[in-house]
Amino acid sequence: MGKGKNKGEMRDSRGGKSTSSHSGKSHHRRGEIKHGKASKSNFPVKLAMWDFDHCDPKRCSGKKLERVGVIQSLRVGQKFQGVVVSPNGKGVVCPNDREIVEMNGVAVVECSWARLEEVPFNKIGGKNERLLPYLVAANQVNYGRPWRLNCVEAIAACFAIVGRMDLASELLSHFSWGLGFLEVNKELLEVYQQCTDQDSVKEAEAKWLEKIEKEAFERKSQANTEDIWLMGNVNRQTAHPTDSEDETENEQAEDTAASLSDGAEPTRGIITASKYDKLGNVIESGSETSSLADTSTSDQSDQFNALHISK
Ligand SMILES: C[S@@+](CC[C@H](N)C(=O)[O-])C[C@H]1O[C@@H](n2cnc3c(N)ncnc32)[C@H](O)[C@@H]1O
Repeated sequence: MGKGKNKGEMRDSRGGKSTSSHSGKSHHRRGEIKHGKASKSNFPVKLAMWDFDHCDPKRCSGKKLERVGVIQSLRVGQKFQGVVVSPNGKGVVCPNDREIVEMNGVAVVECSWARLEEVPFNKIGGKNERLLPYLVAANQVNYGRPWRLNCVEAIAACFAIVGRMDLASELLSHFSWGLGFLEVNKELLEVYQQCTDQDSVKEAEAKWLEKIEKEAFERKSQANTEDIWLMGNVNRQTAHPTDSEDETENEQAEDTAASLSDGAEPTRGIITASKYDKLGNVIESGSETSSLADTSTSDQSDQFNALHISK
């Protein structure tokens, strides 16, 4: 365990010291004072988080949800009855989870992706721990990255998959970029909503990944074909062109450069050669090694598996 309020000695929601043996009840009473609101959260479904204070409070979506009074903090040692959306999940969120979500709520683990090994997963969680299937982040920190959602996106994704788009939108509306998450993932969320159990969600996810890999492959092949056209007549490359021919080829290259700088894919064509990952993202040279810290360029199955923390 690293630094943070959830490290043995607990702090209340205002940062004051308390003992780890204090009851959940007294903890909530402090929450009431802080927010000046009734003990009930002002959100229709119970939301909770274990907050390890790893993140910059200004950029932390969990902290913001706490500030607006829709989520409560849980202690280490406290379990949660609802769905716990967690990197420690073994199954995935599925539409069949709807009743658990509506009756008992959703919890997340507010921590840094880079410090997951410091989280005592055996002392938190509950009997309904779940991973999220493939979805893409729209938050400002990890925009475009698959699987690596922040807390509000993770909770909203859970609501969306179980068919409660109303709750997903309500929660995300506290963030300027929030509703973009539902837009970016619209088609895929609709696919998951058509599923029933965990197996059907996993199957839908596998089909989706196959589809986007195929599309990325086709884009890459198309880019290669375009490269050949952009090179002009390859049979004539060794010949010494006349002055006029030389000029024409230079003009073509300049046109291509201009169109590329005008919003076309910047790494295509004869200007630079690029590699693509399975999502069609351009892999910058020198960033080809995959790691948990950079899911955008690593193999998708590895990324998914990397979210499983072995106990
Ligand atoms: C690692 S924290 C990062 C929080 C971030 N600092 C923020 O501002 O919200 C994100 C949490 O959301 C949940 N989460 C996000 N993506 C997930 C996924 N693909 N599977 C399971 N849980 C996920 C987990 O509870 C995870 O611990």
